[in-house]
Amino acid sequence: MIEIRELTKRYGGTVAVDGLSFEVRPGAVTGFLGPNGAGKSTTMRVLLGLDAATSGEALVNGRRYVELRRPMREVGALLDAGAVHGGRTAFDHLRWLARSNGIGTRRVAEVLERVGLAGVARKRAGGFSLGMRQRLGIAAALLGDPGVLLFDEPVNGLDPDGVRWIRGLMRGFAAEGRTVLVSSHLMSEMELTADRLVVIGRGRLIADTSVRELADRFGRGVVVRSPRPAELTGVLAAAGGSVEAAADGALTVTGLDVADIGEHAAARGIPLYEVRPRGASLEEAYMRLTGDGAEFGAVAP
Ligand SMILES: Nc1ncnc2c1ncn2[C@@H]1O[C@H](COP(=O)(O)OP(=O)(O)OP(=O)(O)O)[C@@H](O)[C@H]1O
Repeated sequence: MIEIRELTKRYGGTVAVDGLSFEVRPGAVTGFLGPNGAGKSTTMRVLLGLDAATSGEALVNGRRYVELRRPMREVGALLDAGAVHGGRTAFDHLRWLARSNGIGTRRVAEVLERVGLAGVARKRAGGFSLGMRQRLGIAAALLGDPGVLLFDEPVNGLDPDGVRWIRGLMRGFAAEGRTVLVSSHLMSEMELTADRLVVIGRGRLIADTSVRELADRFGRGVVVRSPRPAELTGVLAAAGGSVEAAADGALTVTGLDVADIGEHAAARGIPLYEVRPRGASLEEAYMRLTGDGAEFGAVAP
């Protein structure tokens, strides 16, 4: 559990975080979204005790970082994948971290396995690609088996395989009941990874919502036309979609995407005359939210 309460952080004349409050709960991936300079990294740094709050507080499991008795067992973070001693092997890097936190060597082997680096454990980290350094950073975050995980822009610079891998990993951590907060400036990424979204702009909260609520609020869904609307409605509802019929015979479907709808209709031999996404994409919703923070006001949790 993460609690940010009335957090403000100033650097000289710059207000990086401005009276920010939100909570991040376990068992879900929460996307921490905002344009460059919105205050995401600053919030994470204060959470991790790397920066002091000007006022307010940032709590992990009810405590400030400095008050955690065994911090690595409570919170793990990937902030900067470059922060590895290049001359050390992956194994030695982790063993050194583990030792200084009273964690045994067996755990080092476990986390290397978990992130897929067991095969290169004895190789020097200096020769690792960005994707491998990212994996090593995640292994380090996992050493203490913490219930809270923070990732700052973890997919930056990764190839599509690396991005997919990180996505799956985060969803796995959430499924294990951990609290997962992942920052990004890309809604398109968070749409595929996160269950909940905390959106900030200029250090302030813009939205604290679920991906689904935001999609509904901005009128998402797929418009479908078919000569057999009643039959199609039954099929799509059975497949988990919500279907609303308009007066002109068009159906608006939420909870299924264009491909799902096409597949289900094809499987039953139901002709489709039109299938098109309706309204703003989440990306557009995000641009509208962050482009002018005042325009829509805060979205309640
Ligand atoms: N150490 C610092 N000294 C002075 N100003 C800082 C410092 N760290 C951050 N800032 C400023 O605080 C604001 C918020 O920065 P922060 O890095 O938290 O944003 P962000 O949302 O993480 O952005 P990005 O996506 O670019 O990382 C920016 O205006 C930034 O220039």
